[in-house]
Amino acid sequence: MTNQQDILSSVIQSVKLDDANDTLIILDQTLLPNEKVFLELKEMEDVWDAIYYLRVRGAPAIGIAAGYGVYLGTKQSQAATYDELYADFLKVKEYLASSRPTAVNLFWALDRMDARFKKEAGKSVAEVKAALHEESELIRSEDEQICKNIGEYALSLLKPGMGLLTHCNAGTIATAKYGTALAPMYLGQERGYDFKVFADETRPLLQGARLTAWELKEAGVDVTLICDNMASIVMKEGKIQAVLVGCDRVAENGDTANKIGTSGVAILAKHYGIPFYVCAPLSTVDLNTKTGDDIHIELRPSEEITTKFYAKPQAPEGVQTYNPCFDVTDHNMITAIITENGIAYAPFEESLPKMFKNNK
Ligand SMILES: CSC[C@@H](O)[C@@H](O)C(=O)COP(=O)(O)O
Repeated sequence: MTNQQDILSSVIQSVKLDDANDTLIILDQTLLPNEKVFLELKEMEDVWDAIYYLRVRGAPAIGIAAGYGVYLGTKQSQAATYDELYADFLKVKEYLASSRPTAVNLFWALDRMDARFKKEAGKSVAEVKAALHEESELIRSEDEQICKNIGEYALSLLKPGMGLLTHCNAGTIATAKYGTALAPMYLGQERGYDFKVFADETRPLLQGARLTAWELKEAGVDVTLICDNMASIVMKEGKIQAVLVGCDRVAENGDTANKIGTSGVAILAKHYGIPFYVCAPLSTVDLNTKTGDDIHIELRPSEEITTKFYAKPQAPEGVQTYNPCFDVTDHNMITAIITENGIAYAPFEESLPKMFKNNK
């Protein structure tokens, strides 16, 4: 326990509201690590674009952006009564819900804003707008403590000096702060755990290379970037003692959707006898989705595979592509699901609902 300090105290906030100007400020994650550009979003269309084009990404950050987006969109309504405002609110909600299908945090945040709207029944238009503002801010601020709790629970499963593998980016910029899968790495760094982190580059959009390697390196964490197809060799060579990943939706039986390639990593981990941990805020656990078969997997444009991030195309023009953005890791591959309220083990259909019961 050396170096007790908040290494993220000066971290960039990737999604925040500029209260004075009612503007959503997001760090454009598509430009990292080369440029740190902040975008100022005022219109709900800008928020939709930012989510769809992955300028803001990662399940919790998408939820936070959606909460702010629904507030900003509704605020512009000229409605004179509560009912008229609700009609406008529902249009904004439906519109933002169409931006990305897999991360359940998007829908969770929109439903939470809806519940708050209904709680304000009978109030004036101005009061309801103020309540939406407050709720969107709560979604962001609560996420910080949620991620820290996940980090503490995850850290309790790890030992100093371990080699850790992660896929995609479940880090501080994918959340309000700390991240989910990266939270124990930051807390471990503060406490002298000396983890050796291996980051899969995460094709096709390189969230591991551009974002995870970048943010861990900035924080001084020992991080080594590998190509996705190198995960097997680093496991075989004994460099990895645990795999930690984030998630976009966890079904009731524990099946977990996360960035494409995650299920392959889980299968490899099982083969080599390495624990595979999913770090999941309860906003990502969807008990209404029974199994992974019920999860809608987003398909994305082919240029993400063929041309994006390359100076020249790296595939023949017009070649057919298949670009599923996420895959589902079977619950049998998962050692534990780490939430802010505790660690869930199989059978997940029994342990996951109990995590919600711990909610105050
Ligand atoms: C804490 S973020 C968890 C997940 O959202 C993350 O691992 C992931 O798959 C993100 O995918 P992306 O397409 O970049 O939004």
